[in-house]
Amino acid sequence: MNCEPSTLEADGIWLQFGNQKILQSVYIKLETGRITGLLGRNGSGKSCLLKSIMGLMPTEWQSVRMNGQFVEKPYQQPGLIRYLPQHPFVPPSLTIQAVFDWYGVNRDEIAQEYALIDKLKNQRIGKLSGGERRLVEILLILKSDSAFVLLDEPFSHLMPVQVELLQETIRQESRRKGILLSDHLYRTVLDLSDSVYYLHPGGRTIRLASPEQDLKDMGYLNY
Ligand SMILES: Nc1ncnc2c1ncn2[C@@H]1O[C@H](COP(=O)(O)OP(=O)(O)OP(=O)(O)O)[C@@H](O)[C@H]1O
Repeated sequence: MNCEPSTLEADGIWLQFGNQKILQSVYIKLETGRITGLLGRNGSGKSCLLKSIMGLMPTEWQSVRMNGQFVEKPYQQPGLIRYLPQHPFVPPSLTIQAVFDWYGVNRDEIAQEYALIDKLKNQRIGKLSGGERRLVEILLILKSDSAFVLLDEPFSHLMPVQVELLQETIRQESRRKGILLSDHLYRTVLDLSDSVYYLHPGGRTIRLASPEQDLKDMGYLNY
């Protein structure tokens, strides 16, 4: 890559399983220095969209462009993009210290803010609780050296104080990265995001102009 990535656009994403249309010509744009929220009902296709942007899910059609240039397999481009899936992905046999070393992330720096990461540094991933493991995985992805980060439900399994701490880390990292944030903690997503997309069942994104009202109108929130 000959220039610093600053925009990542995913365009015309079309995905269906048999006759079930999940994504129909979806467009979404990320910019470094900004947090972009993604909301939608259960089963509307948010996780599929994130996997498609990464290049991890075969689609009928899609175009992912970095600074206007087509990228065939984003996940293969060094330093371009990191993705937090919903499921655990770090090998259980590694210790916290080993996994941070493996990702090239400075554990000591993180441990100053996250006491847990210091306390459990020699613990194996497989022996952590669900929430502890989730926190380690989020921090690995968020703190990795990449221009863009896709976060699929980062706040699930975390206790409120960790959610608060993590919001601050997401804000800090967004100063130099473009972050896509998908989570059902919609207030947190709205608070953090510079712009918010809603994925309609049936597969189109719309950018919300008045998020709270729009979400009520679309049945995502109660009146
Ligand atoms: N590999 C697959 N094969 C067939 N159908 C799939 C596959 N993966 C996902 N789906 C279907 O695609 C739809 C969208 O799933 P997805 O996980 O993207 O939804 P989501 O918006 O992330 O939901 P949630 O908010 O509940 O996490 C669902 O109906 C799901 O059953």
